[in-house]
Amino acid sequence: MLFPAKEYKIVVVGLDNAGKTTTLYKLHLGEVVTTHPTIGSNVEEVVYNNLRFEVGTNAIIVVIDITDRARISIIKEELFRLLGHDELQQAVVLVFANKQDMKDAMTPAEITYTLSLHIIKNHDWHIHACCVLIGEDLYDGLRWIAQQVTGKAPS
Ligand SMILES: Nc1nc2c(ncn2[C@@H]2O[C@H](COP(=O)(O)OP(=O)(O)OP(=O)(O)O)[C@@H](O)[C@H]2O)c(=O)[nH]1
Ligand SMILES: [Mg+2]
Repeated sequence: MLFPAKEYKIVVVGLDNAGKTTTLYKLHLGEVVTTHPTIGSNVEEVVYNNLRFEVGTNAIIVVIDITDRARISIIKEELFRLLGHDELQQAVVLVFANKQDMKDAMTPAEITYTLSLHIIKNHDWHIHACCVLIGEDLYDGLRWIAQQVTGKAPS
């Protein structure tokens, strides 16, 4: 097989109302569905370019509602807590600065600063401005993860 399917594992985290469920649905189905607040966790599998992504430890996607200034410090703590986990030592970090369609929102630079992304030294990270409700730009983020993990994983 020229491009054997491989499995990579992703954790999607974010505060309530950030857009996690919408992200998963868009990646999976390519259409927007009405979401309810998630009780417990979503477990989804996404296939992209023959790479199979499922819940796990190769990458962390942090979904941020860029209008939610008041609570961004909570997600910063959560991110650094996750990065301390043994199982996530190899994980790359993709931050979705979501809800770009909204006015009066935090810029990617502001989010980078507030989350202290620059002090993350042991993980590759990337911030990606997006509107997961529209969804097209989601794949640019996934492409970044794919490049990072295939660069690292033994083939
Ligand atoms: N304007 C706008 N709204 C969005 C966007 N992405 C998601 N939303 C809306 O934000 C709300 C929350 O989205 P969800 O995907 O349910 O968020 P969640 O992170 O799964 O939330 P919980 O399950 O409560 O943790 C929904 O009403 C979405 O339609 C976006 O890019 N722009
Ligand atoms: Mg949800």
